Amino acid sequence: MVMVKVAPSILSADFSRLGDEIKRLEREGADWIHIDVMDGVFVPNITIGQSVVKSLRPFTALPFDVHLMITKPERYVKEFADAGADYITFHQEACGCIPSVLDDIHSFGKKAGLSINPETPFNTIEPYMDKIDLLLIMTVHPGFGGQAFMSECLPKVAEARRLVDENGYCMEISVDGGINYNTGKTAVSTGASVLAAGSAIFKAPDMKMEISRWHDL
Ligand SMILES: O=C(CO)[C@@H](O)[C@H](O)COP(=O)(O)O
Repeated sequence: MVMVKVAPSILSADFSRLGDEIKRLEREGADWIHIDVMDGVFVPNITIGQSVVKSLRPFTALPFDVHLMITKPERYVKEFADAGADYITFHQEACGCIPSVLDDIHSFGKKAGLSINPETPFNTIEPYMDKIDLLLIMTVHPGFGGQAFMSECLPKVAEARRLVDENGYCMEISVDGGINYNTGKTAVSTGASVLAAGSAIFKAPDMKMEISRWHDL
């Protein structure tokens, strides 16, 4: 059995000391650092850009799982690759040239991820399943932390897992939004291999213990 990866979202971190927060996540057992990049257009919130990602890179060797919630992500692949992203994930809904963006990400030696919003049907990303390294299934409407998990997104997780297992695709299935121990457990039993979570990790009374029990899901 493969261990679940825990990818804490620094959207819930203290932005005045992000470097320390990242070092803390590494100490407490995180597998990846999930970085939410929002442009105020694709989603109604603005967060961080490539220069912040670059300035955080020296704080850890953990993979940076950069989730681009921006329109026309093709404009910024090189910037985030140069900034030190390991996974660059963009949205199906934000991009009219998915195959070329996937190629672009791979050409920089990075892992390519594709994400879908709760209302987006699974069949819109199905043609790319053999070309992606990560499928990020949103389990809230993107833009903000602290929202409630949308269980209606779980059939997409199940469908993705079925296709991965049947075809032997080498990719991670991540869920993002409203993930806590209980919703994470449901998502993992449905087929997720990565749990991206902000509130539940940063608000946990004992972050190390919380991450550790998620590893056992
Ligand atoms: O991408 C997003 C929100 O758009 C997420 O990564 C949030 O950061 C998750 O926060 P919680 O729902 O876990 O608080």
